[in-house]
Amino acid sequence: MPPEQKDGQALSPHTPMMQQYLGLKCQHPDILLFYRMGDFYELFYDDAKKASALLDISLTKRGQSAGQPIPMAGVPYHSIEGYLARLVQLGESAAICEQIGDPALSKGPVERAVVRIVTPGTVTDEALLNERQDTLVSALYQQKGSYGFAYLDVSSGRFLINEVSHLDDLLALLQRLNPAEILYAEEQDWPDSIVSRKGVRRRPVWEFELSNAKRLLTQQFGTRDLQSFGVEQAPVALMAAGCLMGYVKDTQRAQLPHIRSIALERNQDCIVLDAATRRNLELTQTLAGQFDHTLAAVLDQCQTAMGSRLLKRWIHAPLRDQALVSARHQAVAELQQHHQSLQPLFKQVGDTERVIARLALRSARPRDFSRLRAALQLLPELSPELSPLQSPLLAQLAAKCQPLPELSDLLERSIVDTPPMLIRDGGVIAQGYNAELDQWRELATGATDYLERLEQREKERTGIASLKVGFNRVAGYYIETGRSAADQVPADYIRRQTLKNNERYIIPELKEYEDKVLGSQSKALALEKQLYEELFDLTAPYLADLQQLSAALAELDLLTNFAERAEQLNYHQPELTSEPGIQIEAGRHPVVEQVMTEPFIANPLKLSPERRMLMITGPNMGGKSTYMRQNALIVLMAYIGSFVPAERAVLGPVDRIFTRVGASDDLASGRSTFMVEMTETATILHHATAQSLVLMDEIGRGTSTYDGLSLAWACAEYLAQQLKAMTLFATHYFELTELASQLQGLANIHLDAVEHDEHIVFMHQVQDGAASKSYGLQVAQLAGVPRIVIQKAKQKLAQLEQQSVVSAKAPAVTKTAEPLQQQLFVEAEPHPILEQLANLDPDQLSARQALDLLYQLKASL
Ligand SMILES: Nc1ncnc2c1ncn2[C@@H]1O[C@H](COP(=O)(O)OP(=O)(O)OP(=O)(O)O)[C@@H](O)[C@H]1O
Repeated sequence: MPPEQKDGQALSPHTPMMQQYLGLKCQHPDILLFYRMGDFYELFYDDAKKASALLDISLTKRGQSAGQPIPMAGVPYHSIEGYLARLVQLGESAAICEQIGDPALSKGPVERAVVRIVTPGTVTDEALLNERQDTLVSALYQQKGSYGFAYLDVSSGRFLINEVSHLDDLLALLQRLNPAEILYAEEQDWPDSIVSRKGVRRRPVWEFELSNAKRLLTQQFGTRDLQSFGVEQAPVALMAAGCLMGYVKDTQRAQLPHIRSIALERNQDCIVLDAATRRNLELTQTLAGQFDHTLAAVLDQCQTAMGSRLLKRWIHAPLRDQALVSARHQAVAELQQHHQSLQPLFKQVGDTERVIARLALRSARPRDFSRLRAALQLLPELSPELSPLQSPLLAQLAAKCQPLPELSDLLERSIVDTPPMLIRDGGVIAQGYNAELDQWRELATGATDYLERLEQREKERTGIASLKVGFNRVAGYYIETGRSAADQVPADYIRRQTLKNNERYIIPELKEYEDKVLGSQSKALALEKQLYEELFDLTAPYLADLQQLSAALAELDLLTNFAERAEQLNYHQPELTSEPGIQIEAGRHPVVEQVMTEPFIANPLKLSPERRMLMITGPNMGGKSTYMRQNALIVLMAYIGSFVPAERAVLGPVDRIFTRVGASDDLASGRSTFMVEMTETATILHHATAQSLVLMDEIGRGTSTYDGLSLAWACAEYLAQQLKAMTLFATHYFELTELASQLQGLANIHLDAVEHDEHIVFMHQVQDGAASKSYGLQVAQLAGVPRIVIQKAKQKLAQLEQQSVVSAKAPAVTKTAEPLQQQLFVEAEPHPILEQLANLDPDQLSARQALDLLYQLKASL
């Protein structure tokens, strides 16, 4: 902050420039202010310190103001975009302040104003956006147990709200959408996992008032009320939407004609995926935070960036309505005959969605116009490819891809073939578009001819062979001769500049031309800029059609992509049925099969009301996790409209997919591994229904064996009996395989492995029944545990097996526990596992299983 003020008076006054700076800064107290000075953008005081740390630029001092040195950091004006890109990635915002006054007319510092505000969630500049990912700005509000959420994609105009009654559901929304910026009311409490995110901003509470929301939104959409949007039953979300609308208007400093509606997301339309499930299934990001090796990465061969973005939205929102999903499947099936001819066309379409948003915001660059033109020019070629398509969905989409000949013609006439990056230096508007512009340009370019003629003429007149006519920005046009020829120049030559070896002159005739030529260039440029601005007005009436066109092209691109993927990766069309259950023949894991060098072993799944829960056992590394996840992914893929990696899949209705897999600390929210595991389990037990697909992987692993086993047992029972959910339950607790004989609808399956000369070979094949062995030592050996430890473990195993054989002959299992307890708990209380062992029925328990149980107990200690 600037030096302290005393009683409102500065100790000594700030310099006029600093006064101007501070005046602007106080309008943008929370964000970095880039203040233009010559060829640099400078930051001062705290902004300078912060920017220097964030951007790794040097922190210096600039003179003094109010008796104190001014901390300063700066970046060259031509590289500002790169620095802004880094800042938005870090979740920071910036206000860009330019000189807007004329230096020649200014007495004090040149007048300056903030002309652009860049924030992580509202950027639309191509250079600052991730091409294949939505960039969203969002707002949260809570009231009386309801959580309102609004989000907007400024670069497409998509504006949605959602209202939920559980914080967990809100967290799932955040996980799904991953907004770049989140606004929340300053007086409200939100969990750390939200407020510690990047790009979080507090806003004054009044911005969330319902009246403010209704006023801003009706103003934006030009409607009397919000009834037609069906959003009024979500008042808390509307409050968030109001703040969001105000914020975006403020930062964009432009009309936002492409934001023409708002809609309420209906959570019941989609298969619910909670935050943990989205993470665990590695849909668009791996657990390590990468994009490679995600479902999205395997499925994405979209030709347009907007198709890729739509794919990610679909992956995160599988539909429940089987009719809608079947329509997509039907479209994909038909496109299998057409993808080869369609994909090259989509490739040329480009990212019209974002181009259109920049047109609406009047920030489009010349190349945006030429790209849109290229897309429009393609439509007459695309139409005949699309018109034979029969499926109702494709016909509907094709109808939205009708050519727009007038707009296409306008862009052909107005913009040169290959326009420059910026309008700044002109050369954008095509020859023949505007007669006045053509005249000024002729004059400007005709000057070159004149200069050559003048040079020739003057050479002859003066007899000076080295005479040249030249131009530079400072001196303007001049006639240059060597210094030695100075006495040969005619009397009408007026000296302009003396250089080391040359003299430069001007003559009245050349000066006259200079005025005219320079005038014509700037006149042409001014006119060109005006015509460019007018193009925004001329294209504005087409915005709605263009938005519809882009959406249709993105969806066609995505469906065609599904067709290509199906063929390339050997996926098949799933069948949807109203009968409950999931039947998969020869299913594969879409991601694992891509990264493996060996062939992937396909496996079936059969879940039905009579066979609701499968208890999955098998050795470590046997493929249990892969098998469970592949089934969840196959269901998810089917319900987004994709074909699936299986020979056949017949799927009944699914309302939710839950996963409790893997274990990780959630240090940000201060929860231990076990706490995370139990929170996720609790969510499942509260929400799962008979139509839910639940994956439980090694639940209970994070606590003592006895606690873990009891929890796993009780959860399995509850899921199978009370909730009747379709459950895949992987476990190393062999006791759980007993449940099959006690509960209806539960079956054991296992992943196969065989032992060969002390080595273990994983078959990765799902078989009926429980596994007989855990192969823990073999897997440990494979993992590189030192040989001496393995040998010791083998000796111990043999010893314990010996005891077990003796005790099995005895045959009470509890007897084996006795010496073990003595070994392990010399001074401890008797461990509760003993009670459990006592309660097990020895007739039902093989000696081997008893041993495994004991080893697990020992390992857990
Ligand atoms: N069906 C399959 N076909 C071929 N290889 C497979 C198959 N399933 C799994 N694998 C391979 O086996 C590895 C281990 O699989 P996975 O992690 O699913 O085992 P797991 O039984 O869950 O192990 P743990 O109990 O230790 O967690 C995978 O990384 C993959 O390379």
